[in-house]
Amino acid sequence: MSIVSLRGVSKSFRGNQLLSGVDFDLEAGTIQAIQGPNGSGKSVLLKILCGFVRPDDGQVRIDPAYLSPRHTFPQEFGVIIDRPGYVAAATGYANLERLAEIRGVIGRNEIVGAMRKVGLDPDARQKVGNYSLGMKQRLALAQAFMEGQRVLVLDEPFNALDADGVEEVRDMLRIFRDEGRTILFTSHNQEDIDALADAVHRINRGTLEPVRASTH
Ligand SMILES: Nc1ncnc2c1ncn2[C@@H]1O[C@H](COP(=O)(O)OP(=O)(O)OP(=O)(O)O)[C@@H](O)[C@H]1O
Repeated sequence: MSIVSLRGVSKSFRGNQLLSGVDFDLEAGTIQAIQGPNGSGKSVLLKILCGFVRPDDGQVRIDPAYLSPRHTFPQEFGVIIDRPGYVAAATGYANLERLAEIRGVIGRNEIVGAMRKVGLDPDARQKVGNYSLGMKQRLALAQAFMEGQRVLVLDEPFNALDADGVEEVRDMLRIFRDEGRTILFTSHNQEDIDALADAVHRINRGTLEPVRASTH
């Protein structure tokens, strides 16, 4: 059974048809990529997949094993879609600590470990308001995986990273995949997609087309 299955999903905003009859299966243990031009609906598709936005038509089925006990939230998904609202006047560590308190499943060790993995110093006194774009991106990534969820849903995870940062994040995501986690990401960058994705899908005028099937 796939983790998420979409069947015939359609969505429009103010009469503008964004997605039309989209079928998609997120298979466990793979890295899957969604590509498409600006404004084609990649972020909206990710939000529908996570159950955050309702489609106008069609079905979204998330394997209950990945949902919270009351089935209201995909608690096994670490999600970055749109940049989270960080507190500019607080440090990176303080921001992650505040977010970790929401679920209360991890403590200092996990936060420190996640920050170190993305190349941020958990003890740095620098405030997030003074972070570069690349540092904010790293912080968002640390947030996405600090709780050890089995699925990562990442909208443009390579944006604003320099070449070394891109390499580090690619390596990190491969390690997660090899640990058995599942990753779905969007990207404008063909190189990131070619380097990483087991399967590639493209949004083309509202429909989702397979570009490359899963080989993993
Ligand atoms: N809640 C909303 N209300 C109205 N319009 C919306 C809403 N969410 C998304 N849209 C519109 O849907 C279109 C697709 O947006 P989306 O962010 O999914 O595109 P994208 O493919 O991720 O683009 P990009 O590559 O630029 O991030 C945009 O024109 C956006 O303005």
